[in-house]
Amino acid sequence: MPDHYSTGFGNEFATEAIPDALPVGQNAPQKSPLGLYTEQLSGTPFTAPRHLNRRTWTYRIRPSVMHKPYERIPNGLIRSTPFNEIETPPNQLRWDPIPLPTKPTDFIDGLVTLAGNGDSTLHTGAAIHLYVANQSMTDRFFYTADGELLFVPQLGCLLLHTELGIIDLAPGEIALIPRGIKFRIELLDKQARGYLLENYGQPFRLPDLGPIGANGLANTRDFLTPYASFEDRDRGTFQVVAKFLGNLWATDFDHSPLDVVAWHGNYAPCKYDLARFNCINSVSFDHPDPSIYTVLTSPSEIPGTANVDFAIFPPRWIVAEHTFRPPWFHRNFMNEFMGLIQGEYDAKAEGFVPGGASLHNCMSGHGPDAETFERASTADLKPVKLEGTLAFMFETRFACRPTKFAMDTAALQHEYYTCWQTLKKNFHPE
Ligand SMILES: O=C(O)Cc1cc(O)ccc1O
Ligand SMILES: [Fe+2]
Repeated sequence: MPDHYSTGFGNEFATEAIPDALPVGQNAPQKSPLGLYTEQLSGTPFTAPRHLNRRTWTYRIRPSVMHKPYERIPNGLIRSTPFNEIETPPNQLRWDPIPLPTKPTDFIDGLVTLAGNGDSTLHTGAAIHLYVANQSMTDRFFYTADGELLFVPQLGCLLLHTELGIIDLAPGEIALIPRGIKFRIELLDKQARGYLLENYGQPFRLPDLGPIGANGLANTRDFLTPYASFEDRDRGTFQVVAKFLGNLWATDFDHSPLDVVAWHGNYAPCKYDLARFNCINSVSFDHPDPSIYTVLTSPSEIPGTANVDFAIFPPRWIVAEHTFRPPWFHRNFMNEFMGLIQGEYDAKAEGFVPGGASLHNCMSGHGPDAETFERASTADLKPVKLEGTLAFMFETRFACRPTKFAMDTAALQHEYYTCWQTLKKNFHPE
């Protein structure tokens, strides 16, 4: 087991970076141990039912309230609800990876929003951002009050220094940072690129397993939450950038806000290695619905209609008999944003590349490209191991509305539709 993580998803964790920093038997002693300040961080209303209630008690060097007023700073290419800069077309959309920066760029500078839906102020929907960076954040910190962050790195290893501990994150892994938690990102490689979902809705949780039973898909014990780790830094200025109601605001602290020496609770960041996903597939015939690949779900108030699901298409055996094995042609109620972390995706022979993205909104026809259709219709159906591949999908109840940047960027593939135009008419009534 990694040496600075506790295991489990949404557990009641307790961790102290210095022995005896956590009060025993109560949350708010008259004087907290070691001269620390007590601060509660609530991720749900106080009155949320017990199984949904999320909060963490922090014991920190200074309380979060100690800062000068925030002032507006430019939003750069970050966009938020309402996503109405341009009209959303019903077309299938696909993008090449956005270029890596040439000028010094940290995680905040390199954030760009590709699409989004819902209303952050009503806690529905999500924003889909991409990040590119070549600089670490050292005296600069970020938080968003608008949603929970799901990191899907595609290039470069990161250290997420958060208020509640440090997460090391590599492509092939994901991390969740709950709404409001401050962090800075250190690059462990020269360049970094990835996908970032800002979930405005209910926090991600593990999906119910139904007839699958008590085990399978993403197993609870494989989620890792960091031990407490703090920075006692108060020389210089520490800029905190807040995302609030879609806008960026900044202020200077005279100390690092990552000063939590001990904490206990169930509102905390975590990571998960997607290679641990116990993938389930057809061992008889037909291609199952992609819901079997759900890693995490943010439910809505309508049963079975996710605010957003996070699904992956990992390496797996494909053995279905007398079956067209790649994804079928389809039109859906739900809206599908896809990204590629590694390798090739089995529905697309070319054009969908690591770091790229595609968007197929409500009722827009899509599926295997002509080359894939041809190949899979005539393939010898022996067992095949799909290897070296990792695609993912954000599947969401509301149409994803691209930003103006997404429609203007040179990364948009205007010719995407042509991948289906050479499908032949094979109909032979006799
Ligand atoms: O469109 C896609 O490629 C995603 C997808 C994958 C799959 O296996 C079945 C349905 C589906 O929408
Ligand atoms: Fe699809």
